[in-house]
Amino acid sequence: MMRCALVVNPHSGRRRGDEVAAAAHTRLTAAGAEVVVVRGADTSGARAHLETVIAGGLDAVVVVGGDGALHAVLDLVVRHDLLLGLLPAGTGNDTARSTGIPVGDATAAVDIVLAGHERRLDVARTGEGVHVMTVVASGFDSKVNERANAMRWPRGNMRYNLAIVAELRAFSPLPFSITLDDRVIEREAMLVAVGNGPSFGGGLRICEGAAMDDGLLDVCIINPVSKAKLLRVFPRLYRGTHVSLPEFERHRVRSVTLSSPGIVAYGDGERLGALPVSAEVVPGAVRLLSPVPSP
Ligand SMILES: Nc1ncnc2c1ncn2[C@@H]1O[C@H](COP(=O)(O)OP(=O)(O)OP(=O)(O)O)[C@@H](O)[C@H]1O
Repeated sequence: MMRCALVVNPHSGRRRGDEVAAAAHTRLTAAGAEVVVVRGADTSGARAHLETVIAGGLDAVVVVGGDGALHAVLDLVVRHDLLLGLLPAGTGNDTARSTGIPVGDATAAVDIVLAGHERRLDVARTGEGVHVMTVVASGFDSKVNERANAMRWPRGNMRYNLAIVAELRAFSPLPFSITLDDRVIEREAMLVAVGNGPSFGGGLRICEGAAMDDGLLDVCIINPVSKAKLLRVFPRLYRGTHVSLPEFERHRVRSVTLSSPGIVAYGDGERLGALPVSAEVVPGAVRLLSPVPSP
């Protein structure tokens, strides 16, 4: 019998987490799984609770939430080599989007967990030991995040929209120093994103073409572009067709270090801290319960 921890983030996706978790609990139990619900007031509470459950013996961690909820427990899942299930309940859900796990159909997502197909995926590990499943991003994107996080009003997506408009007005290209494996390049850039997976921010395919099982990270650089052009081509991010623009530059590496004075990085939408940030790929570190097994 499978013993699994159902890690519920009650804050995910406007509180959809509890709803999805209740339905999943019923379905997993009916299928014969032993389910332990893990909840915490915040990420550290959830992690502490999960650690005690892991100590008691566990086969799988099933995360109910978005990329932030997965990010919070990813290092524990990897360290203990546990199976990972994902029941999307966030607003972005980029890991789910990139791996074919249905967003908005909780029953279908639970069935993928129950089917038990294991797919090995890479993970990006920062120099600080933080594990990132989707994208590490810095530059325009992290400036927008910093600005939005400092705003008290309004709430939700509108705060981001206002932060984007305000940041766009003030923004100019940033001086980056980027170490690609053992080669250093210098660039003035709008944004540098390091993709284990292709998308962040809810389907923005910034690192289009990044495969999560190729043993490599995609370092995607948006070189300087006028504000007018940035606004014009922004929608192409949702289709990933920006990669054909002359300002788009990509390098595939095993390790990378990003530096730019006064700039911070975000990973899986969570604040990682001030640059420099380094990341290396850990091939096949994640055992995702996936619609398709590893070949
Ligand atoms: N298990 C947890 N318990 C409590 N709080 C958590 C837990 N996991 C994450 N959090 C906090 O909740 C926030 C939101 O989580 P999450 O990212 O899952 O939802 P979302 O923002 O709606 O989705 P997405 O990241 O996919 O856009 C995170 O930034 C984190 O601070």
